[in-house]
Amino acid sequence: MILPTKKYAFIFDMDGVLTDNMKLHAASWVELFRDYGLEGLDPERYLVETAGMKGPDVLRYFLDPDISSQEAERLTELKDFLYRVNSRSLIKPLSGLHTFLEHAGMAGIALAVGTGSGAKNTDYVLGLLETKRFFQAIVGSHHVKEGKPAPDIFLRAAELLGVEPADCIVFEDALPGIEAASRAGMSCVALTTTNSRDSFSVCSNVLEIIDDFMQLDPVGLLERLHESRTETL
Ligand SMILES: O=P(O)(O)OC[C@H]1O[C@@H](O)[C@H](O)[C@@H](O)[C@@H]1O
Repeated sequence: MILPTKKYAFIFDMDGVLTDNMKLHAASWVELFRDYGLEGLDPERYLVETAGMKGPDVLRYFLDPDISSQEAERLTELKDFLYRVNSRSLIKPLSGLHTFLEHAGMAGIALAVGTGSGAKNTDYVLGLLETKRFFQAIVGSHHVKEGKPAPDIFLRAAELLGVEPADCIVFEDALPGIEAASRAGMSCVALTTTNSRDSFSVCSNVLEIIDDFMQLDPVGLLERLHESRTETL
């Protein structure tokens, strides 16, 4: 393995990237909406249009743009509780994840999580996946004012790692997350857990599209980042 001499970072979105769990979030949102007499939240629309956004922003998007912050937080808590109860036995690492993280760490690449989840869900998922030890920074929606598609989560992660945004690669499954990376000046690896391969064709900052981490080489990915810069010169 040829080690990079400059400092680079990989920033991992959590839900839908470290684990294939976004459909479980979608099912919990559908149940929450139904409990409030609102039949018909389309889980596919949630996944395509709002995956990765803060819970209160999902409620503003589908339910009521003027919902109070207090009510939005309360409903998000209810949905997240339901999600945790229903998902505990189903949260598994994506294939090849641990090996990829180990190899990236050994190559000297700084590693962080940048998630739209709040503190409790972040702790829950990273704990079940046994991945906390790999990350030098973990940034969630509770650490920033604006969630995805704003760039704040990824910029904060880069700042904590001390790496320039242009030298960070974000791993994302959600379109609002890929937009957040683009607004942060970062390239992406897109995962096909939540959206189809085709839906990423419009995203100019996507370097690679992958189904899981099995075939991915961390140093090869940095080379791909360099190639993409040369292509755009
Ligand atoms: O940014 P990530 O890790 O994909 O976060 C996904 C988040 O997506 C949001 O839409 C959900 O409401 C959250 O509950 C979920 O955690």
